[in-house]
Amino acid sequence: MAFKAKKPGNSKQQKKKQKTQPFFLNEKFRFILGIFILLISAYLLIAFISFLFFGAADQSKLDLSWKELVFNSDVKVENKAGKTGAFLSEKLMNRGFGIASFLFIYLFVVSGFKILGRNLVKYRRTVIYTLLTVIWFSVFLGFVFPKTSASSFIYPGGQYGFVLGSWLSTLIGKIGLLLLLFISGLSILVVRFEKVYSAVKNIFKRREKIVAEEDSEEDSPAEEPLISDDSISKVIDEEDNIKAIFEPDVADEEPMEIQRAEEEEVHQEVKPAPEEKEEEGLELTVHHKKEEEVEANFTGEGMEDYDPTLELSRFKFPSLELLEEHSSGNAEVSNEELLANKNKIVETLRHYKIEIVKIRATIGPTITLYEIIPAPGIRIAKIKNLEDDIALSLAALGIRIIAPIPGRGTIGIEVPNRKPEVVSMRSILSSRKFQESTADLPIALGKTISNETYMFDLTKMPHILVAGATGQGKSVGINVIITSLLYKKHPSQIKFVFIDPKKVELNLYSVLEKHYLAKLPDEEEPVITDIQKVKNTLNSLNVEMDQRYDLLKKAHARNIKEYNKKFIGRRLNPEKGHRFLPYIIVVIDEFADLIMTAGKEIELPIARIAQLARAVGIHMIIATQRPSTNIITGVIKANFPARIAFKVASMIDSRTILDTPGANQLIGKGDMLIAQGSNMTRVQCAFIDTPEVENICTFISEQQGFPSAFLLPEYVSEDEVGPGEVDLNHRDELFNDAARVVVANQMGSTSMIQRKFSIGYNRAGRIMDQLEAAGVVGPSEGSKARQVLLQDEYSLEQLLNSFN
Ligand SMILES: Nc1ncnc2c1ncn2[C@@H]1O[C@H](COP(=O)(O)OP(=O)(O)OP(=O)(O)O)[C@@H](O)[C@H]1O
Repeated sequence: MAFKAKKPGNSKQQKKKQKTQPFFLNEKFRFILGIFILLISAYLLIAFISFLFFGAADQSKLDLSWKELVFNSDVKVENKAGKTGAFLSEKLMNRGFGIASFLFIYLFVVSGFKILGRNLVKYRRTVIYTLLTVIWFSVFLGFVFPKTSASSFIYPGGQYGFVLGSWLSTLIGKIGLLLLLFISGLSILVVRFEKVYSAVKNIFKRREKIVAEEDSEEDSPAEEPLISDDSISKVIDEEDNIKAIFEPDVADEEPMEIQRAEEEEVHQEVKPAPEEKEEEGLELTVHHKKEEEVEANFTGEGMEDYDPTLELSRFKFPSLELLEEHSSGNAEVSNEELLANKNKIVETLRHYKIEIVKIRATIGPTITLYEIIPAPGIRIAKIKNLEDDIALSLAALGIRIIAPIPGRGTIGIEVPNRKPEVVSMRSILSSRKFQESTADLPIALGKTISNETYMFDLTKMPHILVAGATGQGKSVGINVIITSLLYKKHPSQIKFVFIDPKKVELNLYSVLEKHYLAKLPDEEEPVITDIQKVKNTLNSLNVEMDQRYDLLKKAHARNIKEYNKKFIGRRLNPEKGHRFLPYIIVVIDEFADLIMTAGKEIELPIARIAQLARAVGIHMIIATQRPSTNIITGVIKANFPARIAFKVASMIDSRTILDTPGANQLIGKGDMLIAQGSNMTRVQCAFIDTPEVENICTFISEQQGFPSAFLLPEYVSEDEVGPGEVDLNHRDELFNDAARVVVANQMGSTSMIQRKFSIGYNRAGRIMDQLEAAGVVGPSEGSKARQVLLQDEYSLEQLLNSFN
């Protein structure tokens, strides 16, 4: 498959754009202006410093009228920057903001460099803080030195500082002013410099700790017990209960163990890659170390590492507060329920002459697993055959028998709980496992039977097929996957391509366009719904994949991780086309609809991505309601080793997805089986409601984003080009330029147009057809270049004018 593509924007167009720019945006003008401002800063510096030394001598001259000062050449000043320097210093320092006026020079320097295209600092922030600092200092100095000494000519706080200080001190008194200066000074420092903030906080924390230690010494000289009284009593309680149930006074001789595993939750906000760990940090603070912006251009060794998050360095990750608890009230499995189930299992098995040595229960959020060890000599297949009978006698739908449980040597019977527990997304994201995960694309999906958070790294899967009958939790599952990534990954690190022919499920992510989405250039809708655009996007992803492989090859990197590491370490030159590569996650909902309408045209690019894209960081998640073999074909199956099945209608459907039965016995509402190769895990999917997803999306979209979505390479499909009629009213925007090139070179070659304008073959071919229709070139002559029908530029310009 040959993919022709180009990155948006070519040099010619850029040049054209530059030509139409207003003069003040012109690069040369900016260069001159930048240098001019830098020279002014140098001049002001000389003037100010001279003013400090010679200001006294110049005072009498500065009292003259400005006409005399300017035009009378007998009037001479000592200031090394001349009369203008002396005048400006007097106005800015004595009549302005005093010594703090030196900071204006800093602003000039920063502005000069910014105009020259070098961002030394974050500009807007710096301007605001510097102006605030100027005002603060002038008031402070005005307050400390209210009057200058008789011998001094300088007002340290300047006139403004003095006036403002005097006014404030009459308003709130001297002590009030002092306090105001203290708090405003501290605020500027704390907000401006993260380090000051941490230092101040540490002082308080240390103080708190000392007080706490002193208190605890006074209160309890003995060592603190590791377990609180509360928890001890809980343990004893449980033990009592267990004994109460399984004392053999009822009809059960077999002992049973109960495992109520509960995973420890860390009640702490997610902190993706924090620079400094805080003990109690409740708020989501993503601290990116740089105060100053780093030049993003490659300059090789010795430079600070490239930081992809820098462009949105103030981006805040959504906090867990945006998620609901979803507590389902009294969802505990009661001891009566456990005992009743156990007795029924034992009775049923006994009825079929199957004796049990031991039985053990593990309580999960929606099901309880009863593990039994049958007496020696009992055949496992016999128990498996009794699946339906046991289900009937337990009067519960969806019993699944796992005989034997791999690696355990026991037989498992999964029985749904009477009152299932809703696993909230919040509990999953606040789990230690998720928070401390160092996976590249961490996804927390739900809880396993033993109440552990089930997590995986998408880069290892590397693509997922999600299937399940309608209403069983598929959409929620996809939202859980997407949300996990949104809580851990910065917008610069991952990009989503959302394909949703049904137009409803994924549309709520469209507000993330400028943060997390990738799309084709010129495409309006960020979530793709139109079938033709789906084809173009998938093919464009193939092009992106090929381009990424080329970059990896040039960088001698085996995969995206190695490549990005080299790029971050500034070992790859952006001028040679290298760029930081975000992971791309393609989410396709209602895959069946696509295959039904577009068949192979969709299947082939998907299969190609699935086969090859792992190393270059493109991962796919495809979901379908209809797990039939004409949808989930052999090609798709072979390339999606990781599959998630929600409840399906029949055993055949389960086999289509997982290659084994089981998914038909699930109980719905997010109950799922996850197959990774031969490994199969039953997991209760976390629950996240649509309003929660909306909250997260709003939180993100309200923050500053990139100027546009991440642009995929342009792809124009063959059928859009179509050889039929050419409509000269809709000429390509490169039509005129291409015609000029063809006439100037007297050569009608498509590949020449392609090369000159760095465009794809299809587009160049389309332009050539238009040139033919316009009479610039003759018809195609096979592999030979076309004949050029216009001999000179004059006749061409006449022709072009006739179109306007
Ligand atoms: N993990 C879960 N925990 C609890 N309830 C859930 C869970 N997942 C889904 N549900 C319940 O099932 C309902 C349907 O879920 P969902 O919309 O995800 O189904 P679906 O399979 O995507 O359906 P469709 O294919 O028709 O879009 C939800 O509204 C919710 O009430």
